[in-house]
Amino acid sequence: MTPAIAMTIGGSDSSGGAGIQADLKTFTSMKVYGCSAISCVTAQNTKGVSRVDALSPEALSAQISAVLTDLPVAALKTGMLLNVGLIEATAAALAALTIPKLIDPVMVSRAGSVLLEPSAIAAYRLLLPQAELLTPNLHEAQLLSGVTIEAATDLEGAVEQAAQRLLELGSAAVLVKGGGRPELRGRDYLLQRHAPGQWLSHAPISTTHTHGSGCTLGAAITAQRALGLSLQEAVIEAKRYVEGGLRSALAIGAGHGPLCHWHAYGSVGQRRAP
Ligand SMILES: Nc1ncnc2c1ncn2[C@@H]1O[C@H](COP(=O)(O)OP(=O)(O)O)[C@@H](O)[C@H]1O
Ligand SMILES: Cc1ncc(COP(=O)(O)OP(=O)(O)O)c(N)n1
Repeated sequence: MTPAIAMTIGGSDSSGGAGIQADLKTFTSMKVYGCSAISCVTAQNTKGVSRVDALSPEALSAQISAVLTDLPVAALKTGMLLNVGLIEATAAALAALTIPKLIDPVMVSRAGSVLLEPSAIAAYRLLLPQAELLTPNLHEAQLLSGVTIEAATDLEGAVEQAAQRLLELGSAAVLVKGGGRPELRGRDYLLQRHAPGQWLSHAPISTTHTHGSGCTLGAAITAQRALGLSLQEAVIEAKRYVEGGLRSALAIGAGHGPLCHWHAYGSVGQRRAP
């Protein structure tokens, strides 16, 4: 059996709900073989992040190289990259690779923990031209685009304007995630080059247990791209997976628990011939 293979490059979350752990759980539940390269290790639980230790850029590059020189990775995603050196190492290691790449520009967790050094925001511009899909949340979209979203009176209009600006930074498509605001929960805006933008929506889910929802969405899109779905099909399928995970979210820990990665899920994703 030769499974589809997906890779994640990002940080470890000791509580298991976000980061590399969430990505690998998502890949597995979609029957995609998962491999990883770790940028940093967080001491984290459902209440927040208490410590972050970065690996060296050389250690990250070596992991990426070890995987890519051996395994036929069909799609990959990046998550928490923490600092300029790790972003630069990732951009260099992936530059010649033509598979679908999803860039999740992780900056701050919903609980308010800082996951990217402020001086590193500009460095993302190096990585964005390589992206098939950029997946910022509202806060990240505002910081990367310069468009005011969080204080906007016309929230949807601001999101659409920010997505347009973000495309100009070089990614082929942008998905702005709406989970950070009650009015937009479950609603994400997809804008692809040369196509009209579209709001993709499911009902908002009343839960505080949303830890890892952004990572899980990105990993599910990556898995579905590895299985051969088109980008739009992959986003729709990934949203279906996250919706189910949030409906069965796990009330564990004293803070924001994780969504459930093993909820009953029937994937439409079939491996397609390359
Ligand atoms: N309470 C909720 N109800 C429905 N969907 C949600 C809810 N919270 C988050 N989502 C969805 O989860 C995904 C991740 O979004 P978001 O939480 O904004 O990302 P991040 O975790 O990167 O901040 C998006 O598809 C968003 O619409
Ligand atoms: C190690 C690590 N990577 C990414 C995140 C952010 O996860 P996300 O899915 O955006 O969910 P919240 O943390 O906002 O709930 C993280 N926390 N840790």
